[in-house]
Amino acid sequence: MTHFDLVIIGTGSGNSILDKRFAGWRVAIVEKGTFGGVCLNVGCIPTKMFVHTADLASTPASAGKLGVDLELRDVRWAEVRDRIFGRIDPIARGGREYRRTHRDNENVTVFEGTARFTGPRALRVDLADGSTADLTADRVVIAAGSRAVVPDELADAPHHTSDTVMRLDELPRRMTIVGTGFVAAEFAHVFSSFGVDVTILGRSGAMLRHEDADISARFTELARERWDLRASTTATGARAVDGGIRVDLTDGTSLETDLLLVAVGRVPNSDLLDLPAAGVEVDPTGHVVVDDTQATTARGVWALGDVSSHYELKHVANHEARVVQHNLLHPDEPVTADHRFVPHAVFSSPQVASVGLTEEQARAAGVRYVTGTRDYAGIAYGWAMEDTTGFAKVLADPATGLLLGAHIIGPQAATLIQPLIQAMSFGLDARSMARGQYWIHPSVPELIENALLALPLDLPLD
Ligand SMILES: Cc1cc2nc3c(=O)[nH]c(=O)nc-3n(C[C@H](O)[C@H](O)[C@H](O)COP(=O)(O)OP(=O)(O)OC[C@H]3O[C@@H](n4cnc5c(N)ncnc54)[C@H](O)[C@@H]3O)c2cc1C
Ligand SMILES: NC(=O)c1ccc[n+]([C@@H]2O[C@H](COP(=O)([O-])OP(=O)(O)OC[C@H]3O[C@@H](n4cnc5c(N)ncnc54)[C@H](O)[C@@H]3O)[C@@H](O)[C@H]2O)c1
Repeated sequence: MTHFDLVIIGTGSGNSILDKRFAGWRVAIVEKGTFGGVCLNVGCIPTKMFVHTADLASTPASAGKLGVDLELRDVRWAEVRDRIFGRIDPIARGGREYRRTHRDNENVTVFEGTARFTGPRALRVDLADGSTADLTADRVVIAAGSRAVVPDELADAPHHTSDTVMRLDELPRRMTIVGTGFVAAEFAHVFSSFGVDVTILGRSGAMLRHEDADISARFTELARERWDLRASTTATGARAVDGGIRVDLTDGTSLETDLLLVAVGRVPNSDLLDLPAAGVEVDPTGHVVVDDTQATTARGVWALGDVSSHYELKHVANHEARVVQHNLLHPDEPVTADHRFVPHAVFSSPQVASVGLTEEQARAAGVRYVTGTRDYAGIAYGWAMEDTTGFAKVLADPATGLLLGAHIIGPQAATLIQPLIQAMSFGLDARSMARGQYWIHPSVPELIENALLALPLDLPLD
């Protein structure tokens, strides 16, 4: 039994907690998989590197309407894949070596294996070499993340998840994606831009159905033009057949494909941890219950990121890691996590970005709101791009002009939303935001200025 001041489970966002201020602490960090976690190895970073490449590959398809004829001659898949992972894999290896061997980490012991609790702040690690290590600690941070779900009916079928699909040996001719959320929207864009025929299966009738209904409807309409979208037909099973995979569908038919990508959501890794032994409670979806300081229900145990957060977003995990870091270092002056205005973006084509309440949520909550919507087609740079489908929609309190939500679908949505997140975070009202600063003309952010001015506020226009 080895005792530590601090044990951290998971090297994704959990790894960022340690800095020089922990130099005097005896720390253990436990990792069962690839050092660096999901975002670095199989999540945000590689997907966006593929998305950027896909944006380039899909340019010829939209250039013709501007009078420029481009041609996509080839996608050198193996080269794209190796460029991306040739950059990522050394970072994961370097991060592991740094923690294991660098003199900055003389106080840190890396345990490579799967941790589970055996009692309050007591853990057993099943190490990769088959042995076990028993640890106790004054404090434990659970940063164990989440994993992709594969429904029972597809578990035995030949399939990929986001963990594996980015490392294919070669591009398939046809790909069927089960799911209509973030992962489906991003990979459909990536692989179809590279020339793969994409079919998407869903059960909710729409893509990105958690977005504001206007955004989801527009994305679904555009998805239908680009992919074989069957938003109300999903898979009941699948099996290998000569020359491919046969997928049986809920409407009684079947389709043939070359690759099946399952993208139906993620579950927290809390079930691997024997949390009852530690007195750590989980909610009905298996997320670790935390208070606003990220403390769990067990004394001396904190949690952060996907294992406890329903947002399942890296910027949320990073924020929570900073909160936990502070609260470990300054237990008498704890800070709280700020989950008021958590944004997200879907890096598909078109991009989608959102912060705050959707119109449906505002209505359900009974808050008074007005909306302002403006099309890219209504601003000068939108003309330059000949965009006919994108728009920004903002929601505000009509009495104060304070923003309640913002939703954008179209080019650079993930970038365009940032000033709106800033306005909401710092309490800047829509009128002051629109009229209290210059907006570079003719630039894409004029879309935001115009959406803000379209809000029918109770306040007089002066
Ligand atoms: C395809 C994809 C694309 C994404 N794109 C984005 C994006 O663009 N933007 C964004 O904000 N978010 C994105 N996300 C979500 C983002 O990756 C996650 O929210 C984030 O990585 C969660 O970080 P974490 O530290 O909570 O968990 P993780 O990074 O998953 O780290 C947890 C670590 O704990 C280890 N572990 C688990 N259980 C144990 C155990 N019992 N013992 C030892 N080790 C254990 C795991 O092996 C893992 O390495 C994406 C996710 C996916 C799947
Ligand atoms: N850009 C980003 O920030 C980004 C990108 C990728 C992933 N992520 C994170 O990863 C998480 C997982 O993404 P995801 O796309 O797997 O999940 P998701 O929750 O976004 O979408 C899954 C979808 O699959 C549908 N579904 C569930 N079971 C199904 C079935 N049997 N058949 C057909 N459809 C089914 C659900 O209705 C849902 O719409 C997300 O919650 C997100 O936070 C973020």
